[in-house]
Order: sequence, then structure tokens, then C-alpha cells
Amino acid sequence: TQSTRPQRILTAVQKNATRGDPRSVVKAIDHFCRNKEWAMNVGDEKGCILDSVVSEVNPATVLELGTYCGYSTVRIASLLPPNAKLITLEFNPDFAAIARQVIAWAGLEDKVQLVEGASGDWIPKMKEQFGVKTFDLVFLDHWKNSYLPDTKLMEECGLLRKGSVLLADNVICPGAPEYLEFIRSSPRYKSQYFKSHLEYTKVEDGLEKSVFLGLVNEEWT
Ligand SMILES: Nc1ncnc2c1ncn2[C@@H]1O[C@H](/C=C/CNC(=O)c2cc([N+](=O)[O-])cc(O)c2O)[C@@H](O)[C@H]1O
Ligand SMILES: [Mg+2]
Repeated sequence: TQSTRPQRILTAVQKNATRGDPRSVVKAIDHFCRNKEWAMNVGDEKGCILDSVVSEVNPATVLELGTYCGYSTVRIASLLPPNAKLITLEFNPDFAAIARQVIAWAGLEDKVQLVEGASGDWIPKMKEQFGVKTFDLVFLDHWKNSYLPDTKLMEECGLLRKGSVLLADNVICPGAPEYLEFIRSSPRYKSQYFKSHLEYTKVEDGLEKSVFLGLVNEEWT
């Protein structure tokens, strides 16, 4: 039977990357997607921005929305301090199965909890199911029109604390206009745009980094 693109990405990892070496897994996927088949990984250029934000935040708890093949999961998890936890949500079982193997090849299973299911269902259960109080960092890279409702849901569920950082991929291409409009105009966030390019292309894209400021006073006036 015909293989799927995620299966071909996993094969490229198994053929070209060294087990237990996350950087070689990232390199193998980037090489495959730049030279053989484009795929919607955050990629090497925006990946460097992701790396710098992860290093700056040095998070103990991370939530990733949209695992896909696990490319950004591996990038983030490889930079986490010991005992830090990354929970990544993926509702497509085929993608989840591939991502588990990519994460295992990188030797990062102990730092990553891949949860198969929809963000809307699982965000409200984070505290009771995983003992998470709040997330230090959230990476949004799932369906673009889910960024805003899921951000509001995380707020309502008390999963963000003063200083929590949201990092959103693709705010230009494919774009997340409602999310961008909300987050840039809300007094509860301090946002910064990191201009870059759509993975493996020359098309403009970028990441929006937003720091949650907590419930600010004027909301009570
Ligand atoms: N509510 C939810 N809960 C859990 N998992 C969910 C979910 N919604 C979507 N997902 C999963 O997240 C991934 C979707 C990514 C959409 N990205 C994109 O559509 C995308 C497109 C381009 N592009 O077209 O150039 C470039 C990019 O960097 C992109 O991220 C898929 O693996 C999908 O199964
Ligand atoms: Mg993306």
C-alpha cells in the first residue's frame, strides 16, 4: 500500500538520524522536507526562533497544540531542563503513531507525554489528569482557527499564570487573523512578532510571542 508523508518522514529519520540524538533527528527531517517533500513542520529557520524562546523561558511545563510528526516536539524537548515535562496534543491517530516513533528515535520519551485527542477536550482536564498547575510555555501549531478559542479556554481553566508565554506559529501564513487581532489588542498580553519565512520556502511567515500578564486591574473598573 502507498505510504503516507508522515510515514516517509519517519523512514527518513530511521535511515539518516542517530538514535538518541535529537539534533540529528531534526536535521534529517529538515533535509527530507527541503529536498524531497515539503511538510508543515515549523522548520529550521522558525525553529531557531522557537529554540531561543524555549531557552529564554527555560520552562518546567510546556504544552504543544498539534504534534503532527513530532518535529517541534523534539526541538523543544531537547532543550528542556531535567524533570521538565512537555505535553503535546494530537488528535489524528496516524500522526500520533508516527510522532511517538520520531520522539522515541530522538530518545526523548521520558520528557514528552503525547496525548491522543482534541485540545478542546483535553485542556479542561490538564490539572486533574496530569497534575499540571499552569504552563510556563505553550506552542500553538494546530488548526489556525483553533488558536483563539483554545487560548480563551486555557485562560478559563486557569492554566496560564503571570509570565506564561504563548508562542504561535503561522500567524502570517496560513495566518491566524482572529488570534492575532485578539492577542495584540488585549491588555492581558504583551506581544512581539518574530518575522521569518514559511518553512522551507521564501514566503513570509512568523511567530507571535505573547506573555500573559494576568488579569489586569482595569477589567474590574
Ligand atoms: N484541536 C486539535 N487538537 C489536537 N490536534 C489537533 C487539533 N487541531 C489540529 N490538530 C493536529 O495538529 C496538526 C495541524 C496543524 C495545522 N497546521 C497547518 O495547517 C499549517 C499549514 C502550513 N501551510 O499550509 O503552509 C504551514 C504550517 O506551519 C502549519 O502549521 C495536525 O497534526 C492535526 O491533526
Ligand atoms: Mg506550523
